Formats: sequence, C-alpha cells, structure tokens
Amino acid sequence: MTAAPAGPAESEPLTAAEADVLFRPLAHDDTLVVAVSGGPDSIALLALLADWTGRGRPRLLVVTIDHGLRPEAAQEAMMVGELCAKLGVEHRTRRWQGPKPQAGVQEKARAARYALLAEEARVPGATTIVTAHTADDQAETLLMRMAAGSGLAGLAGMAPRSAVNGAVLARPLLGIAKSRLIATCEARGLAFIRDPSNDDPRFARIRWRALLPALAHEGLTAQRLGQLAHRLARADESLDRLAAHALASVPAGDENGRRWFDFARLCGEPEEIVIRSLGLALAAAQDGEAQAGVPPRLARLEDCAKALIAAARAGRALQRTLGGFRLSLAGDGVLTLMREGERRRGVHPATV
Ligand SMILES: Nc1ncnc2c1ncn2[C@@H]1O[C@H](COP(=O)(O)OP(=O)(O)OP(=O)(O)O)[C@@H](O)[C@H]1O
Repeated sequence: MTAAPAGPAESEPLTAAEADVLFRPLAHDDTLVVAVSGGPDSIALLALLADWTGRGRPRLLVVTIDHGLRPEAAQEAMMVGELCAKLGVEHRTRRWQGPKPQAGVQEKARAARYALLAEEARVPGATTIVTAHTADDQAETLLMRMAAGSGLAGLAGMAPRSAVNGAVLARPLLGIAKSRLIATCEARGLAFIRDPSNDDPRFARIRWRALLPALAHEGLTAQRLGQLAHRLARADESLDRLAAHALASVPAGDENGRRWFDFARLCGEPEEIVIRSLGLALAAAQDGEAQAGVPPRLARLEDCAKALIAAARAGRALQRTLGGFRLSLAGDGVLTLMREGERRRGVHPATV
C-alpha cells in the first residue's frame, strides 16, 4: 500500500486549479456577495474569485463592513475599494450604525455584519454570501466549542454551506490553511490589513490561536481538527434523521392544542435518539407557537430526557419544565407538552 500523497506545503500559494475545484459549487449563482474585510484571508479570496470569474460570471459584489469601532476602518474599506477597482469588480462599504455597548460588542458587531451582508444578498439573483473562513478558523472554533461543552452539533464546526439571515453563507476556503492564503497574497504582491484585535489576548479566540502550534506539535493539527468536524457533522446529520424517524413512528397527537406522544415506546431507542427526539418534539411545539421559543441548552435537555427515561421505565408519572414548556409524563408513558403557565384543561387524566 502506498502512503497518501502529502498535501501542498502550508506555505504555497493556492493554484488556479485548486481554486476552480473549491469555487465550482458557486458557479450557478448570478451574483456572489463577497465579504472582504481587507485581512489576508479575504484579500486572497477576492483575488482568486476575480481570476476564477474571468469573463464576468458570476458577477462579484464585494462588501466591506465598517463596524465603526476603529478609526482606521474607513481607510481600510477604501483600500479594499481600490483593489476592487483594479480588479474590475464592484465594491460597497456598509457602516454599522447601531449603538455599540461595551459589553459583548464583538458578538453584536458580528450579528450586525451578517445582517448587512444578507441585505446586500437580497438583490435579484444574489443569494449567496462568500466568506474567507479558513482551516485555522475552523480549528479555533472547534477548540472553543469543546471548552464550552458543546455537543455533536457544535463540534461539527462551521459548515461549508449554511443559512444566515435568509441568505446562503458559503465558506469555500474552510479546508485551506491561513498560511497558504498569506502566501497567495504575497505571491501576487497584494497588500493586506493586520487587524490589531487579532493579537489581543483579551479575546478567547486569540488565546486558543496561540495554542495551535503546540497542539499541532503533538499531532492535533488544524487539518485533523477539520477532519474531526467533518466526521461529526456527518454523524450529527444521520442521528437527526434517525431521531426524526423514531419520533414519527410512535403514537402521537394533538389535543386541545397540546401535543402528546408515547414517550415510553420511544425509550426502546438508544439514549442519544431519545434525547434528540425530545428536542425535536419541543422544537415542533415551539414552532407551533406564535412566539418562537429558545431551544434549551444541551445539558438541560439531556438532564430532562434522562429523568423522563428513568420515570418511563419505572412506570412513574413525572413533571418537568423545559424550553418554556411543561412536560407531563403519565404513568402509562404518554408525554404531554404544554406552554408553561397554561391552565391544565383536558390534560391526560393520569398527569393531573
Ligand atoms: N469587516 C468585515 N467586512 C467584510 N467581511 C468581513 C468583515 N469581517 C469579517 N468578514 C468576513 O468574515 C470572515 C471571517 O472573519 P472573522 O474570522 O474575523 O470573523 P468571525 O467573527 O471570527 O467569524 P464568524 O463571523 O463566522 O464568527 C472573513 O474572512 C471575511 O470574509
């Protein structure tokens, strides 16, 4: 057996052939909204996309968001505009106008950024936003989520394609090392901005970034973490389908606007499927409400599901609250979901 061929050296620029493979899924759009901050990743993305679109299809609309948090940001947006003019592509700067509270300003800026980008993607023919997230970003995301106690869905990391504010968000460079994008800029003589917040150890992401070389030295490279994310994404999707199927297979109904299903029957499934099915049932009940509910944190969902499983197996009744709902398990194993605070009219007799 021959060894797998080594990937391109981490310091080699991306080739046109590689870019062609990465960008092929974007070929069907009329217009791509390309998010370019002016950092090395998004400048490389812009240059590669401009080469790839060659004679003008898909059309590129480059958007830079000025969050109004650093005085240099306006100048940086202009620099991106100048490069776009040279490359012959359209550029717009959008400014975040909202209030900028000290606490959680990064999260608010991020939400505002995606809202503005999605607005630009709402023009006819443009539904896809393209960002320059790299394999390094994915590795940092995974490590941060591990530390935060995320479950499988979180550890699946960022998806190459997802939804954001009604638009599609594509991340074609998610498998590419940041060092290769820097090399791409250098090989083309393209200047890029170094955002000082990228060196600020007050941000957790920056502290994790500093650990990456030591982890790679022990074999936990960004590539390995990316591979793990990919495998977990596959497992997560499969488990979700199995859970939906299991939930659809047990007796269930709607009475007086309350949902019920045979939870005891569901308990024949592996614990992970029962936990997910409960989450799906709750999400469905929340969807049916005028006010969309907030999904419970995974740890709370797990606790609740485990308590209900133990009670159902023992034939005991049990009441819990979760995600704004009261969950009433009857002695016969039927679980009823009702909005918290709702009066108990017509509930399954054994739960009253
Ligand atoms: N000010 C900006 N203007 C336009 N695009 C941006 C801006 N900031 C970030 N982006 C886009 O988002 C990508 C990821 O940037 P960065 O890693 O800084 O964001 P993040 O907040 O960590 O990511 P995410 O928003 O997905 O959590 C960039 O490569 C670029 O495509």
